[in-house]
Amino acid sequence: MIETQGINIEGVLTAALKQVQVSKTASLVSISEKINKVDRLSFFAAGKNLAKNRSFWSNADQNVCFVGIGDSYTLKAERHSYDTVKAEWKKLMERTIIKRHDESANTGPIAIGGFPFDEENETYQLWQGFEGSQFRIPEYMLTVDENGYFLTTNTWIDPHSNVGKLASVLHEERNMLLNPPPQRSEGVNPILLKHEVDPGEWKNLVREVTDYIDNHSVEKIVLARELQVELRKPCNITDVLRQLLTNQKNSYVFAWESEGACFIGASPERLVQVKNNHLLSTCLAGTAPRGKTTEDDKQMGQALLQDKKNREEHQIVVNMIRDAVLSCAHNVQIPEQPVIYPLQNLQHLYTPVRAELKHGYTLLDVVKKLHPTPALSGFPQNESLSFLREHETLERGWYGAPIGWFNRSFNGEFAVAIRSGLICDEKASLFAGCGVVKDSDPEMEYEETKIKFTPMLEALGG
Ligand SMILES: C=C(O[C@H]1C=CC=C(C(=O)O)[C@@H]1O)C(=O)O
Ligand SMILES: [Mg+2]
Repeated sequence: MIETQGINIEGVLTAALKQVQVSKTASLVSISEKINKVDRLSFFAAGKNLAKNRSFWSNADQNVCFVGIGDSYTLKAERHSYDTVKAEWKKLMERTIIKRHDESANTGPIAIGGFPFDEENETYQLWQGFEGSQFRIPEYMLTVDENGYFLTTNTWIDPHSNVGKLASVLHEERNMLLNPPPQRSEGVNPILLKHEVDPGEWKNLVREVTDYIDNHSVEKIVLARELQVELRKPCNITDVLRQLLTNQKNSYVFAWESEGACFIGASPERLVQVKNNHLLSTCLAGTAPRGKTTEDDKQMGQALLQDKKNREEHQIVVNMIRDAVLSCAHNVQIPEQPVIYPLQNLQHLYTPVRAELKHGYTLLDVVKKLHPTPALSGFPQNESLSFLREHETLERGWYGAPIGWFNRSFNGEFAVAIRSGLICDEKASLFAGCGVVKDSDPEMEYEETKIKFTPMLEALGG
């Protein structure tokens, strides 16, 4: 018999086997337990020896963190993603056997993944492996939250499974992950090349948008651009995560590997969190750099709070999110005025939105209603999306789209995947966008996007 930290895996699997022999269908078995402290980045790094796809998620307060190794199941949807993912998840949960030996709300079968920015867009070369919407339940998932450290093991069992053999493999792999060699940074991996994709054309497009806004019933369009980077050596994702976690406070830090590529970033923007029907969303739009001195910084923040163009950019987001949240929640609370949300390299206008979800709605229904907010597409949504489909040459893929997690009862959280990049070996594509309104100046918007590349550039060692 194999005992791990008080849990008898073979015993759990034997009981599960009896169940699946009666039902005659394969089941996912999800076993979670409290474990001793383990360094989350060492766990992530050790996972590379076990599986090619790893996942990482930390919330902006850094008090909920998931590190996923491998995939025991991947939910994929090309069209009508939100409804499909929701329906598939419910079906999967019906045939999942859950054994929990812990008190955390953040363990058990948890799906980690993302939706594309625009599911109408085809996925070409750049985003191979990130087609449509994809959510994975990791084979092994480390949870770090206010209650401590937890390990969830997710495995399939069918009526013919050899429980003894399965338990011994799980035991060996868990041992490896829970006793990882200490991680040290591999050191600087210098950026050899930086290539901005068509900055001149991009500024012309900003001009085109301001003209378009003058002549059409569109108030705002968010334009994004790409910065291609080449490093001396293949990128070490653990090192990038370490940099982002250390330097980008107030940001969601995420990484999602697929087919040899990794989508990674540190986003300050919450799309929505749902915790037992309490809904929390965020309006984040309007940007200024940080000042060099405290005095400077304060002044720039004050100027941002009073700047007409940035307030307009922000207000458009507040109005849309208010309407979307009102349609599925009550007791909606939104402060009248935004406040400053400070980040390492820049500051934003920030308005939180709190509400109680109406009966029958889930986190995924809210994501469907909110995405893309005017902070990422523009306003009105359909008109701005049509403009982007026609004029933006960038393949956004998962950039600017919902990335996050949800559990068996659809509690969870999504961030908007900005300040991010797609890394493949020694090459990376970084993305940054900005809200263009009628008073936008192409040069200033260009500078704004330039600062928005900084978090990822710094993390890559530039
Ligand atoms: C689209 C991005 O930022 C959005 C979020 C916050 C502020 C924004 C702005 O001020 O333009 C953007 O709407 C990005 O960072 O790529
Ligand atoms: Mg802006």
